[in-house]
Amino acid sequence: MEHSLEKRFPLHAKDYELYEEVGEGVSASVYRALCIPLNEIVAIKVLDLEKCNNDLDGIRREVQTMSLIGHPNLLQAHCSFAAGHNLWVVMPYMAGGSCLHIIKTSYPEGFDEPVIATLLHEVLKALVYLHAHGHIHRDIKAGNILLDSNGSVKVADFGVSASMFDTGDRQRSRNTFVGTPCWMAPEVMQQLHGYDFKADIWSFGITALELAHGHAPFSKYPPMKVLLMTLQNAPPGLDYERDKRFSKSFKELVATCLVKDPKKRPSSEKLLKHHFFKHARPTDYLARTILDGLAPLGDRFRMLKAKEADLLMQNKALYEDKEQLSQKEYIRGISAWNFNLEDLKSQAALIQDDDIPNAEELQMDKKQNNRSDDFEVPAEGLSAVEPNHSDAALTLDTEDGFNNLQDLESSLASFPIKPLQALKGCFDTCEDDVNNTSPRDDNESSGPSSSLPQNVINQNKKFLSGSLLPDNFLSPKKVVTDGDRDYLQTKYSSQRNHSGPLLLRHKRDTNNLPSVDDTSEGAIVQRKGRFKVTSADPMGPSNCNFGPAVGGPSSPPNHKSMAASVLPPLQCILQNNTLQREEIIKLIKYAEQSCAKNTELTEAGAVDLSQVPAVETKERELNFQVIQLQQSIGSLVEELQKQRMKNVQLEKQLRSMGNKIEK
Ligand SMILES: Nc1ncnc2c1ncn2[C@@H]1O[C@H](COP(=O)(O)OP(=O)(O)OP(=O)(O)O)[C@@H](O)[C@H]1O
Repeated sequence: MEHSLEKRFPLHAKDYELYEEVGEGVSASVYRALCIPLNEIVAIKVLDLEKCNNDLDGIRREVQTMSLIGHPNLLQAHCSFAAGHNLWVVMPYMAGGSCLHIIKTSYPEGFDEPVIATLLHEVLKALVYLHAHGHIHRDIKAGNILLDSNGSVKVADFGVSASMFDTGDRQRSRNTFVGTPCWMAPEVMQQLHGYDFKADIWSFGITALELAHGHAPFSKYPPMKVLLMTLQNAPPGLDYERDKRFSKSFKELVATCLVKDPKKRPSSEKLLKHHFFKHARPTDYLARTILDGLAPLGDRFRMLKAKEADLLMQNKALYEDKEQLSQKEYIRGISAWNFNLEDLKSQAALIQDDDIPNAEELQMDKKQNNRSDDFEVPAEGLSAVEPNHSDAALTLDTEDGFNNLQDLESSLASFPIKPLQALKGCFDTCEDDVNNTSPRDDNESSGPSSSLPQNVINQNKKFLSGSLLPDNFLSPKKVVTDGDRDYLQTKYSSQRNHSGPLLLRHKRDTNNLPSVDDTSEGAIVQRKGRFKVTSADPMGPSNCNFGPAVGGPSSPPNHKSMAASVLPPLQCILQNNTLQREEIIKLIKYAEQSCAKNTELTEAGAVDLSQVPAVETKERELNFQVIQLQQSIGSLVEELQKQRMKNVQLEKQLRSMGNKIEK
């Protein structure tokens, strides 16, 4: 493959002298090199074909795309050839490196707006070109935006790009799952209706946030959590306190891109006309600002690698179990994902113990409600069980950002099996896991929750209050800060704050609670933080009662009666916690038993060959169930964490009320 008309780049390794390594991706290392006959510095991406033998198609696609494209904002390969068991792709050397490198070494808090506008403008021009030529890039992110020393910007990495014309029938929607989770559009994760070039617009919006904050939203979370958060939460945006520095037009641009319904996202062409790009400057501005004074790319790369290695060493000491997910893979944003119960536990353990929402999350949660209509959970994704929350006096306030159990059920339902399939290739999902999902494929219309045992679902529905997780279920965490990202690690001390017995046991009138938030909301009698207590419904199981309403909004406040009235429901919540905890343990046991049965069946199949087809079917079914349960447990654990936090807050509130009463 040769492209340059003026220059013919040689097709033999001996004609190149490799210098230092300047980049590393999942599948390749990139070196600065000299093309000896032409006396020109180039970059050479070296792909180990033996390691990539599963993805030769991907490589072929990347090289093909790199050779066909011709736009000043796209990195075009000079040539490529095989060298031993490697493939060498020779390309222009981009001495500034990737935006991610620059952020990590010099701008951990993100770039200023004129820089962002300039970068995004160049990237968008590349996208307009790609889309007009029927390509979806599928991996737009700061790591794939390269800068030359003069500030010129090129989008790289066509490793996952796809042609919408691949099938020859001008297919407009893809049905494969590629990309990096933080930047991945919800429809790509969901895989319900395929996706098209609008997936790049979502990634473009996420990249805008990455450039603005120094990291992509959710980048500190493990991949499965990212998937869940992207699907469940409102789209991220520039709504945080620290985002005050950004213009309205920038905020609008991001919001326009990060709409969950792809149909509502603008095309790249339309986006290019957005008034935000009036702030874009000529690219030499980038050379004068962010590139000025930077160390040579090779040195920066070495420094980053050393920092990464340091972090790994620190983490190694904390991770004795070899099967723990590699922090290095988190750093890259890509995880070797073995989807099993242990992983779920590890993943859950990596989620911040307190799960106290930071300003960022609070803002996002708030937006979730405002913008949740952006995206509908598809009908087939709804739970087979009708959610019924009428028995809950403590409602999880979606207004204030809590997902309620309905969300949990629908998340289980709307997150059935496709994402798991989809993880294949992206996270090296184990082949078996993927294959085992086939029964779901065969019958997508059956309610995705249907394989979750009915009794489990029904029982779950009862419990809307907080949780007490077993001590060993989630470990406390330590946050290790690495520049722009926080990595959460387990640590081996126990500081958990479980809800304890209540000390105050008075009956009070719920209507007289001191911080009645809004009389217009009638049913809401208490609001604290992100939740509210309602008086409309009895609390959970029938043995939990609110006291009869005495007085009303106009009655003078009576702290003693208030405390008494709130105590029984709180006690009830605590009881429910215990029940919920038992429920979780049951779920785990169920999953483990299914696994054990599964193994037994496999062994039996090996002995009696006549039983093989039946055993295989059973095995698939069981595997399928186990996977679904594992997903359910993951979601339940998340929900329980939230509930536990609520309980802690309720207790605090109760204590302060107690104090008031004593005074
Ligand atoms: N032409 C180039 N000039 C300078 N640096 C480059 C060049 N191409 C790539 N790099 C650097 O090498 C890194 C890895 O390259 P690339 O993204 O192509 O590999 P990959 O295996 O496809 O990565 P991934 O799949 O993780 O995005 C880039 O992030 C960038 O920092």
